[in-house]
Amino acid sequence: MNKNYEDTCLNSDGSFKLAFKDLKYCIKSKVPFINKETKTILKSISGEFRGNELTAIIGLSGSGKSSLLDCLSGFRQNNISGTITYNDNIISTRSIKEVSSYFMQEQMLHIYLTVKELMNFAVNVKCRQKLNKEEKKLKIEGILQKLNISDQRDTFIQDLSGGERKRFQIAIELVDDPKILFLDEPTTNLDIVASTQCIQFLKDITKEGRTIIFTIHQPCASMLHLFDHIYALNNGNCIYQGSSENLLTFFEEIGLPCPSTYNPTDFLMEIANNDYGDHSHLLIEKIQNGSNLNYRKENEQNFTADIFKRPSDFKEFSASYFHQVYYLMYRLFLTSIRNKSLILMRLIVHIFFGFATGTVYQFVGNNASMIRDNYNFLLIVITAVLYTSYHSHYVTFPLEFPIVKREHFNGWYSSNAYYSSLMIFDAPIVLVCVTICITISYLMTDQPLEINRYLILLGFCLITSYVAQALAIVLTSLLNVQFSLLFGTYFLMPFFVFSTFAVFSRDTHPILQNIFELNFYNMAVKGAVNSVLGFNRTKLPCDEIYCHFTDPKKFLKYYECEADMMYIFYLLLTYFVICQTAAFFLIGYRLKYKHT
Ligand SMILES: Nc1ncnc2c1ncn2[C@@H]1O[C@H](COP(=O)(O)OP(=O)(O)OP(=O)(O)O)[C@@H](O)[C@H]1O
Repeated sequence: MNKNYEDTCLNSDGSFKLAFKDLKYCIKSKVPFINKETKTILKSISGEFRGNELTAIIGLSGSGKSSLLDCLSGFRQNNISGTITYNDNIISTRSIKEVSSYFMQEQMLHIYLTVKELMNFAVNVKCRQKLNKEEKKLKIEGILQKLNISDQRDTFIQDLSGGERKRFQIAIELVDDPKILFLDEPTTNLDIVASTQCIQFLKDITKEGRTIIFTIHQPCASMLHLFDHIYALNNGNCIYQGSSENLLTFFEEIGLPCPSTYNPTDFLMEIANNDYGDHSHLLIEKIQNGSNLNYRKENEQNFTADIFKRPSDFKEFSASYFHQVYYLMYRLFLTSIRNKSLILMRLIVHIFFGFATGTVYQFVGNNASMIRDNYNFLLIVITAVLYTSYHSHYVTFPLEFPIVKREHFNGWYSSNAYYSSLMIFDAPIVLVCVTICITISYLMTDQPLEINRYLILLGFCLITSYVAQALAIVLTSLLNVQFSLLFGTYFLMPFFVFSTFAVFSRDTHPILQNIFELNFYNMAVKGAVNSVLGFNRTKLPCDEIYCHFTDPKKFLKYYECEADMMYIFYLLLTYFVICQTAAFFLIGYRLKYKHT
């Protein structure tokens, strides 16, 4: 029998309590040497959230709401102290991560996909149940209908309205039925009606046995009745936790009664903002920084639910590595055909470059009087393929990072699968672009029509491109967008400085000469020059009275291009393997430990 959305929803089999005690979260300054201060964001707060409840974390901007969600969801793991318990037993945030999804504040999406395509991708990589095609379709339809966006199933994500986009973002986190859903500001940028609808929807899904914990700046009065529990923060301290109904009693007990016409949460925020004098300490003391549970809704419950029960065949990622790579590549394919500009630009740049160099260096390939121009041509070809490959990666990966970070954190796919899909998808693009460019310029510059020489040159250009591609990923995995854009070009400078293009190594200090020998760029240029002038090339015709370098061997010697081709090949191969391996591990490191 087919399972539909309702069938796949969770049963509220008892409740649970997720509590935290003395939770402290500090941040060390990111400005080294100048600012050594440590900032305490969450100041030993306690609290208790219950299963199947809609909990709103409220507070003024900068009060620590997102930080609390980050700590509870396991998104942040360092510089945190205190305990988190589940039904009074200590648990790790890693366990919470396995049963939860995190909707982040600035959630980016692949805007060139339709709602259905991204839902399909999410179901294929994320869903733990084994569903057939029909069941997947039903599941997607069910979720879209529930969120009232089924009419938009074929709309591109970039064309969704703000409210639809928010609902869609919630929809994709629901496909694997997370038992706990953390949402950071799901109502930002929505008007009151859309915000209330969104909260109403969240309330509805708690009834299916889900636990929703979300942050909101200042809820409007009409949505307060929907909250089962409110947790209020101010400047890293808890100033209230309990039901919205009990807020009024709370105010009376601290001697600050709320005017009857006021929204109680607005009043709470005004007190927190010291609009009536400095009373924050009163609130913190009364609520014991979150330990006082007296203002909770009175509901006697048995905390018996075990949401952490793992199936015996539990895996960190529900899809296999090959399936993850396959679906990621399919998504890359869809985004590339929709947004052709990047691939088209790469192709156009290579074709243009092929014709441009072919025109400028026309006929330099078989003329002794222009042998130095031929050297320059090969140098420029290697430099160009290195740059185009390098740039196309150090711009795209940092821009995509927030999406990949969120999806990886929510257990959609591993960093290995992501990296593999990126490389496998890009390899043929590099191959086609470089081949077109080299073929055009090779023919136009009158190089020897020998297939071996052509293939060796192409080989050196390709391996240079792949090394450059990995270098770009190494750089962008280490640095954030701004720094990688800033240092991207400078990062390659040392490779140019230690090359015979800048200075003959024989004119430098003997120690520096070793660096020339280990420089992949220098070696790639040597390899390219040898591919057309080496391998016992016969003397070149001279169309002037005197040509100094009619013998290519003499030229290679003078320009320090004599080289052991196997050494060059293995050196480039070593660079390729080291850079790709480093990029592979650094992407994993960045996805795990870095947030920007
Ligand atoms: N990486 C960081 N470095 C320095 N300070 C930080 C960092 N992350 C957060 N903070 C500070 O911690 C405090 C709490 O931030 P947080 O994002 O949790 O607040 P918030 O209540 O969610 O705010 P908003 O509602 O505006 O998103 C803020 O003062 C913020 O400047």
